[in-house]
Amino acid sequence: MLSKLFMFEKPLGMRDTLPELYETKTYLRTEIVNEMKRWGYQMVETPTVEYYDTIGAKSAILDQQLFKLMDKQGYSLVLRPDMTAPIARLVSSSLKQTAYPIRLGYHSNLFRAQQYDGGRPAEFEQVGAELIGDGSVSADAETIALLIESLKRTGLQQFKLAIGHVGFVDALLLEIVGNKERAEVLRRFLYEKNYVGFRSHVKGLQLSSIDKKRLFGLLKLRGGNELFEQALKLVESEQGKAALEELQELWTVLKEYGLDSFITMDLNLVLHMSYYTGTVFEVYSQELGVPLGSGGRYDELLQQFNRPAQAIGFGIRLDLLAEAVGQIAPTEYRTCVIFSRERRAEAIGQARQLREEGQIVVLQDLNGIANVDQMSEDYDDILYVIGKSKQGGQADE
Ligand SMILES: N[C@@H](Cc1c[nH]c[nH+]1)C(=O)O
Repeated sequence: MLSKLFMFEKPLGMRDTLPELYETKTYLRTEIVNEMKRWGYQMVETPTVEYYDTIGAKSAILDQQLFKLMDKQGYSLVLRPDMTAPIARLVSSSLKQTAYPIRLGYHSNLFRAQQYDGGRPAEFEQVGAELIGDGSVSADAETIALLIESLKRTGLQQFKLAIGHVGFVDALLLEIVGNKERAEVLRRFLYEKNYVGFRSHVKGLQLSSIDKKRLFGLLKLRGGNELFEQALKLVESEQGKAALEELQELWTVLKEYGLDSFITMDLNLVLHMSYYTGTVFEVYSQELGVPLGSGGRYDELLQQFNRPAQAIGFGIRLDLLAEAVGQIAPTEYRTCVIFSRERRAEAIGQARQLREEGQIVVLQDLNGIANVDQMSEDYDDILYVIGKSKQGGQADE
């Protein structure tokens, strides 16, 4: 049975948004969406609830993190944990006739169930963009440049984008450890950023000391474009070398955008999304220890919806961005018109006029408040429309 206390609690990971944070989020969202629109991205919405088989299973979010429910027909549904899979569905159905490349943007609440009360939200808003049907390095650069320019618009001061490549990590691990299962164990350490675990696991492997050195070398591949030379020495396979060439070209294009100062290379970067196939990236700000946005290339997801295409995109966590920038929404000037009943009509007219001029006006009956002084403290300006009506309907001060 639910206790009274429990009734006032929220489910694990669910949060209220109070007015100040609401305004900050609105401001940040608007800045990012406007920037995406200027780049020609068109905004879309998809349903909050999707079929488990269509979206839940393809979203690359662990099954235990999905909120599952059932519809009246008995079908399994999920609260969308990600927007990339719903957009892949949309592009393959309603937008089937639209030619590639397609540029879409969104801001949506996503749901990922939490196991423990670790302070992580189970519902959060993501603002993102997807560029579908273009496999070029220029598309990778456009996506990353759009992400950086969007964040610059929000006023976020100090941030960096770490860029890696799934193809490089996979190729290197596979050519050293020999099979996918063993590579997967190492990949997991990288995904968890557990470098101590990675090292001790490598030490225990039956490998030559040269190969162990190569694996330790992978951990050092973070920095500027001087890394490429070191990385080329580590990898032997064509796939690994091709990935590095792609990254090198990407670096050149981002330089052409004038954005290379925002970039670092992180060649052991592995993201949780299992659909990534190429370039991947994460955004870090000085203020937070966790990435506030991420994305990457997913060239094999669309074919699961029968409309194959190469694609790349990103998502920015609005809650984390708000935390990083602090409360930056400009505070609004608020007026309160306090009226007595006999002058109510006059007060309504006055409030309407001020609102038409763009002001924020609260209209308050004097009889409805217990403490006028306390109420007055919450406003920048108070207009009293009380007592006997004056000629011309001017408010008393
Ligand atoms: N859907 C990814 C972000 C992304 C968008 N496009 C590609 N990746 C996420 O939720 O982390």
